[in-house]
Amino acid sequence: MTRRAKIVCTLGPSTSSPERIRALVRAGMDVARLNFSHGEHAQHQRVYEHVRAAADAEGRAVGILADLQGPKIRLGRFAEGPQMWATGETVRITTEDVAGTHDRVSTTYQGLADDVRAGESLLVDDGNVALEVTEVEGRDVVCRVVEGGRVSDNKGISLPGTAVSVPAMSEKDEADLRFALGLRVDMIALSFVRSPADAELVHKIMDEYECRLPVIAKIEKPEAVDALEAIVLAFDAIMVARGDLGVELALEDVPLVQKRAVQIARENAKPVIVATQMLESMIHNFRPTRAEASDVANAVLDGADAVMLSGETSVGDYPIETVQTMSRIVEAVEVGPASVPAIQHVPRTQRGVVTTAARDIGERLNARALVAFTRSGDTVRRLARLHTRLPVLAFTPVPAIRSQLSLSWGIETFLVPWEETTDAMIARVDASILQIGRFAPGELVVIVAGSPPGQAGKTNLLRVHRLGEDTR
Ligand SMILES: Nc1ncnc2c1ncn2[C@@H]1O[C@H](COP(=O)(O)OP(=O)(O)OP(=O)(O)O)[C@@H](O)[C@H]1O
Ligand SMILES: CC(=O)C(=O)O
Ligand SMILES: [K+]
Ligand SMILES: [Mg+2]
Repeated sequence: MTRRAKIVCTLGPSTSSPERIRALVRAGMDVARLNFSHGEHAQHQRVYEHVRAAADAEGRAVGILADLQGPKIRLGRFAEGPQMWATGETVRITTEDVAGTHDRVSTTYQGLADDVRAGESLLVDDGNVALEVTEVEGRDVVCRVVEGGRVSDNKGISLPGTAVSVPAMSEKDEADLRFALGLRVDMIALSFVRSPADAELVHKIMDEYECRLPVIAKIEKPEAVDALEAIVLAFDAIMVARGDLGVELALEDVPLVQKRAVQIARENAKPVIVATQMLESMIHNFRPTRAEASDVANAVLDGADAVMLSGETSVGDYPIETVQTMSRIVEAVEVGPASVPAIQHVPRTQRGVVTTAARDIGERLNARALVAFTRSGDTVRRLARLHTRLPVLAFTPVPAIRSQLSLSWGIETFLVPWEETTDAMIARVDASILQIGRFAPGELVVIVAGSPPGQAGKTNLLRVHRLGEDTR
């Protein structure tokens, strides 16, 4: 059996060439993440085109995710490259637009000097460097370095314990979103989501383009953890963004937040990505630590749809090997005896009931696959959350849905022409499955779909079907 949990790869300087991107696709990248916290639009556009070309050349569905920076407070640029801030030194972070030096560097957040007080702590680069505010002098925040380390352009600054007043989408985020919609990416991620209402800001801009793409809420603020279920309902998917989560919250809270977030997402049939530092040591090493291998395995066992690579593939020395390694770890867990937790509620929606029944029938009859014909992808997401051992084949006439389903656990998606009638649809699915070559005439599959095919949102057909059999 092939790998079921999906792999998201952040693209960056290590993986910008057409050859590297093609190799990533071959190694198993299911979703490419364009991180709008870094890089220029022109770079993202080139990478976008390389991903589409590589996916076509390899005949694989690869989704493209645009990750918006969101209201993250960042350092500006250093005129002379990365700097070492030694413990005990004094450094200044200013809201003036200056070329950064060792002693004084700008920040993207104009309100910083107003929001912080002496004695508060600032954490740079996911907590790798810790500062304590000693005083605020006009537009400069004067800090003592408490934990020294290396700092460089655009590194993030967290203010644990300070409720900052930044808006959910900056001007840059809006411009990046418009650019990403123009590129025709497949999904958008919004960073530092604090409230379910944050989704509306993204939707409003999408509506100008008449283009509603799935929006992923990145869970990385205490406010989001507190409103988890409402955020899952308001968004189309979530990402457990453990990098910022681990500095915004106590580090030791991250593992249980991860488990709770994964389960809530699954109960609501929304895809969930577990992200950050999964194989971190592979940025510079050929092999991961055993702890990292276990982390990937445990995210799969929690029931994540996808696991994500960040620096490992964007700036790492072994991007292709990292994807291969992650893929092997996932496969090893999936063939093993351990299983993910069951869905805890009994589904009551028509789609929920029909898809659960399809799973039960398919597993008990030892069918070869569950098959869905879908226009919105929702039926398929309800099958995905069940984590059945049976292959799940999704057929859709909508190319964008095929790309979106690249994020959902265990789903293989195929494009088929639109069919007007139920009979024609079943005949089409039948022929397509036989064409794949893995299944033989006479084998059993369970089909779910809406009938007649025109009505979106109506999953009402469940059919036990022998491949090759005339259905009329
Ligand atoms: N396109 C790029 N150009 C220059 N440096 C980059 C680029 N992409 C990533 N980097 C560097 O590599 C590091 C890891 O990249 P990645 O995109 O995985 O960031 P991240 O940690 O997920 O996100 P963020 O920096 O937004 O918190 C970044 O912090 C940055 O220093
Ligand atoms: C992915 C991300 O933004 C984080 O882990 O913080
Ligand atoms: K980002
Ligand atoms: Mg983050």
